Order: sequence, then structure tokens, then C-alpha cells
Amino acid sequence: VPVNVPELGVETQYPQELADVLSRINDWGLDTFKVEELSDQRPLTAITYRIFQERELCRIYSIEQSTLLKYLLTLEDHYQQVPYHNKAHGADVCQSMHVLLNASALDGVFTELEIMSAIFASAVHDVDHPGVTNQFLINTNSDLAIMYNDESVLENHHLAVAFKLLQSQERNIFSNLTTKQMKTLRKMVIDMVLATDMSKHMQLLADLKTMVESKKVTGNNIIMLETYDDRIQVLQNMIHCADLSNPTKPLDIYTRWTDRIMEEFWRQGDKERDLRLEISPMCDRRVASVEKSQIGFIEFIVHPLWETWADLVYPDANNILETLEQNRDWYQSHIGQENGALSSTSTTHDPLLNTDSIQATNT
Ligand SMILES: COc1ccc(C2=NN(C3CCN(c4ncnc5ccsc45)CC3)C(=O)[C@@H]3CC=CC[C@H]23)cc1OCc1ccccc1C(F)(F)F
Ligand SMILES: [Mg+2]
Ligand SMILES: [Zn+2]
Repeated sequence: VPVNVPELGVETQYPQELADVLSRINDWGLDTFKVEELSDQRPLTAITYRIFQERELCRIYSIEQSTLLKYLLTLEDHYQQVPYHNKAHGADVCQSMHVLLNASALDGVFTELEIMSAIFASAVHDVDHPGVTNQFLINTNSDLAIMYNDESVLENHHLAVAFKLLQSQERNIFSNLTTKQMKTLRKMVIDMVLATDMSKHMQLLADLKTMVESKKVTGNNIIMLETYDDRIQVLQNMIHCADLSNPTKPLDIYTRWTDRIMEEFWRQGDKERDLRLEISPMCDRRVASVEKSQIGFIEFIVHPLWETWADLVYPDANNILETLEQNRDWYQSHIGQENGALSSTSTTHDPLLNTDSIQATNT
């Protein structure tokens, strides 16, 4: 019996407004926070469901819409209520990946299975994130660090949870893939999510630079990728770019992500202080400079990566690089003005960042 599937995948009191925001699914400036508010806190389900429709993935892989929704809703419920690495971040990286896959330099380059793998990997890439870093989990001898022997602890956990949720027949969106397809999808998803571990950043970027230097293109400037290693390397850099895309988004959206990551890192700093551990760099809310953290993040990590990505898909990412440089200049000109207050241009309305709740939890 066909289960009555809501048009947008989620129940909402604002169907028209939600449909309007989701109509920007192919744009780099889609407001994930608006989707979060209008979807009754279901941004990951609403956005991923819309991407599946946009790419006709249910038709191509014979996925029941009710099965897809059951998987997405359960996946979303397994993202923790932490300030930054929550379901809204998962939704944002998934939508960013969706847009990056549409670069005209990549037109016709990736197979349907590679695209399916990339969208799925992005949606699941931080599931059950506890809101602390790998180093913190290692330093505190956590069960997760013991389980994964200190190697990409979080990223291994996200993958295990994502695939575990597929094991129930009512949620297995890949039940109609062939064994060979499932084997290939699983390997690519593992390779992509493991590549979101920041400790892999320098190697990923070095390999991307080498690829750009030896870039082979077809007549109409489409990138040629012959081997699995070349293809997965581009997909790994793509999910890494999507994961590091906050500073490349419209400023009002970027500053709200900054507020969330600062709160998450500051809460880790609070835990480290209580545990008499050394406080991680820029995680001490008492001495932080939000602007300096962002400028360092852009200078050392985000800009070098996006500059190289923009070379690879030239000229498709030029506007993104331009926005990144404008945002960097904005933070440069705002050093010290908020003296450590939350950086967003408007006073923050994120309930997760509400200081009252923090005092309550700390008492
Ligand atoms: C929107 O803003 C950010 C979004 C994500 C991250 C993320 N950061 N990182 C690491 C944290 C440690 N890093 C560094 N440690 C010491 N010195 C430097 C110098 C330049 S980077 C760096 C490298 C980046 C992650 O692993 C997160 C998980 C996966 C992807 C990206 C996430 C960082 C944001 O803002 C910057 C920042 C904020 C708060 C405190 C510190 C930082 C800081 F600048 F330090 F990053
Ligand atoms: Mg992660
Ligand atoms: Zn992430």
C-alpha cells in the first residue's frame, strides 16, 4: 500500500515558504538555516530528499520513497544536538556537494553510482558527531578512540553508524543495487568520508595540486579521469571542499556557521579546562579572537584548497573564490571590534548558542 508521502518529504506548517527556499537547491547560497526553521527541524531530510528528486535517484536505483524517508529521518535523528556538527551541517555539506557536482568542467564525468555515493557520503559524513575533536577523544581515552585505535576515530564512527542504519530492511535504500554496485558504492563512500578527517588535508591538497598541474581535458574543457584513484581523489577533494565551504558562502550565512563552530570548540575548551587538560588552540572562550581564528583558517586551510579547486574546474568556481576573498577581507576589517563576542552581524538567535542554556548546563 503506497504510504502517503508528503510532497516535500517532511511535514510543515509552511509548505509554500519551504518549497520556495528549496527551489534554490542548485544554488550556492541556499539558506540551510531557513530550511531548518521551515521544516520543523528536519533540514537533512528536506534537503537530501529534494536532491534525490532533482537527480531522479529513486527512479535510477528503484528506491521506494517511503524507504528513503525512513532512512533519512532515522539518519537525521542520529545527528547529535551539538552547536555545529549537527543535522544542519550534514544538510549543508550535502547541498554544497550537490552544487559542486554540477560544475560544467565535470559535465558527464561521473557515473550515476559515483554521484549517488557522493550525495550519500555527504549526508552521512558527520552522523553521531559528539561535538569534540579526534584529539580530544584520544586524549580522554574515550571508548571511540579505543574502538578505532586513534586513527580517524570520528570519521570511522560516522561510517559505521551510517551503514548500520541501512541494515534494517525498511530503511535499506540500496536493496535494489546489484552486489557489485553495492560493493563499489560502499568503497567510495568509505574513501570519501575518511577524507573529511582534517589530518588528511595536506596530503589531499598536495595530490590535487599535482592533478591540476597535469590536468588533461577534452576538447570542450571537460576533465578526463581515467583511473579509480584519479576519480576518487576528485570526489574526496569535493566532499572536503563542501566540508570547508562555510567561508565561501554569503556573509550572513557564513557568520552564523562561525558562531556555531566557536560555541562547539569553546565547550570543548571548557571540558579541557575542567579536566585539567591543555586547552586546544583557539578553544578558550576567555581569550578567543573569533576574527583571528577565521583569518587563520582561511589563510592556511580554506583559501589554498579552494584556490586549487578553482584551478581544476576553471572558471566554474571563480565566484565562490571571489566571495571567499571578500569574506576574508570582512573579517580582517573586523578584528577586535566584537572583542570576542559572537561574530554574527546580527545578535545570534540560534537556540543552540543561547548562553542561558550554557549557564544552566554548567551549574
Ligand atoms: C566556520 O569556521 C570553521 C568551520 C569548521 C572548522 C573546522 N576546523 N577543524 C580544524 C580545527 C584545527 N585547525 C587548526 N588548529 C590550529 N591552528 C589552526 C590554524 C589554521 S586552521 C587551525 C584546523 C581545522 C576541523 O577539524 C573541523 C572538522 C572538519 C572540518 C573543518 C572543521 C573551523 C572553523 O573555523 C576556524 C576555527 C574556529 C574555532 C577554533 C579554531 C579554528 C581554527 F582556525 F583553528 F580552525
Ligand atoms: Mg567530520
Ligand atoms: Zn563536516
